[in-house]
Amino acid sequence: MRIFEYENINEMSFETAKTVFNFYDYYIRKQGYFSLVLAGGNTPKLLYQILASEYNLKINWNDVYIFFGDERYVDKENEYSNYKMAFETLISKIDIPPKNIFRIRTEIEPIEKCVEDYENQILKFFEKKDKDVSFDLILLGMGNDGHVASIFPDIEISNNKYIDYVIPKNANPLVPRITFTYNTINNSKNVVFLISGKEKIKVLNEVFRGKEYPVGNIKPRENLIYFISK
Ligand SMILES: O=C1O[C@H](COP(=O)(O)O)[C@@H](O)[C@H](O)[C@H]1O
Repeated sequence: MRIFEYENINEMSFETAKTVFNFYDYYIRKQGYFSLVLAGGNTPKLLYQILASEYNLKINWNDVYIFFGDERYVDKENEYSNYKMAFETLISKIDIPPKNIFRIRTEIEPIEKCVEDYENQILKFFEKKDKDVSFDLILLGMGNDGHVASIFPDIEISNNKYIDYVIPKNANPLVPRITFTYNTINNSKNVVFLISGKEKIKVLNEVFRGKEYPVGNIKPRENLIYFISK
């Protein structure tokens, strides 16, 4: 585990962008493509803008496959949609083929079918690559309650599946969510956390002292990196 601390979200986002680029570069040389899972919420917005500007021309987006670690079960045009945020800050600004974007199709009802659809998209992607489901890099945020992706404290999540849905008791926005399971996250090669703000740092310190929160259960196969800012 590696922890990097910064004075502000600006510095943190620039340094995280460098790390994302380094992972991209490593996997392109190694296997010719890079599977990247995006976090939702507010914290990664600046990182995505930096990737879409400073790194736009350094990255061959044809070789990048973008997934989402979780989604709020709302329309893709809804202000709370993680896809909408990623589209506005990153996807709409880069030259990436639509087939490289693996969106959680929240228009599919009921939510169980939406989960199934996303799981199938993921299975097919890795089947075509003749690989087990193991993402190269998962970006994750953390809520003030220690939730990661949409795995919340005190809410059961399946460990036999790749994707599950939850009906949170407390969340903002309080809507059903589709999420990667621990299984999927911990089978990935690398996880990079982006954590910003006093309240979250307090939670993280509690985790490091042994208190149970979802964030504490994240243990990918290769690298676990925390980028933290005040
Ligand atoms: O609801 C969510 O929250 C977390 C943290 O978001 P932030 O706004 O505090 O950065 C986020 O990682 C997750 O993707 C999102 O759905």
